[in-house]
Amino acid sequence: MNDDTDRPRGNGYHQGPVVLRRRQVPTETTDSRLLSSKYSSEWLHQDPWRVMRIQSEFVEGFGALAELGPAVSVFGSARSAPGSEEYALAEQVGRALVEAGYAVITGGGPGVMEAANKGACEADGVSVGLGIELPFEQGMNRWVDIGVNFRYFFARKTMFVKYAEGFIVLPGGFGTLDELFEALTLVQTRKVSSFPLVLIGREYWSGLIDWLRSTMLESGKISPADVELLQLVDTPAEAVEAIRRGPAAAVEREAQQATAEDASDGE
Ligand SMILES: C/C(=C\CNc1ncnc2c1ncn2[C@@H]1O[C@H](COP(=O)(O)O)[C@@H](O)[C@H]1O)CO
Repeated sequence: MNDDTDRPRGNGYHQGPVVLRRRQVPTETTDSRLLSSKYSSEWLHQDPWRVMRIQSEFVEGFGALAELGPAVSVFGSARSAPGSEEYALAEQVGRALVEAGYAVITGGGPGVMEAANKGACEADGVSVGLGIELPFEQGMNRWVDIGVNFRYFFARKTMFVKYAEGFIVLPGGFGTLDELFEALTLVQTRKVSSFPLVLIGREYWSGLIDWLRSTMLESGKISPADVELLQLVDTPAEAVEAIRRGPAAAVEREAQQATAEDASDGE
């Protein structure tokens, strides 16, 4: 330390849990800034304030969904048009889930989301939309009965997993893959268990599964059991059955994994 400006003053200046020393010590206190009228609303866009908004998204989301009961999240393309095969498939999925006693959660947008909500709503079930603020947002689709709008993808993604017993995934693009792989990582790392991930549409998804086997697995980036975490089906009835079997299938898988690990330890 060469001069006075570098010398710590006592234990420093405390701003909540933050300690400030030397040139970092502010000339005003937080409450004097709060009470002053000379500041603009710029502080609204600063990170500490953002944390409050993030926190409120979790609080609102938990509050809206805590009593939902058994539910399944359905994903798929925002671009599937009404009248298309995928739209009809998603509608059947929404309906089949309600008939099996599940509420249906979607991203609340158009395409597959809208169709799954429509199927659930028309079957007299609980139809949930977790919307996201986007530059090209089209608003919550009209078949959503419980809607929560999020600013942050990560808060919204927590709700898709926390309040569902599994995911059913129809053909989709980047958004759909993002949601699928987030859940896949949570299951792989055992942050969640007994959580079926069901892909509908063998023709659409089998290229991805082949690549996981031939490239990811072959080069040792994942283990054989990881590929088995994704179930491939063609019909809504098969998808709902896979969800229903979820817990039992997970127990079987874990037992198989433990046996495989024991065998490799013994080699
Ligand atoms: C792109 C279009 C509308 C965008 N509106 C969306 N509203 C809500 N959720 C959305 C929207 N777009 C994407 N998502 C989320 O990603 C998944 C679908 O993305 P993909 O890239 O189309 O597969 C979906 O499950 C949502 O959670 C209208 O053209």
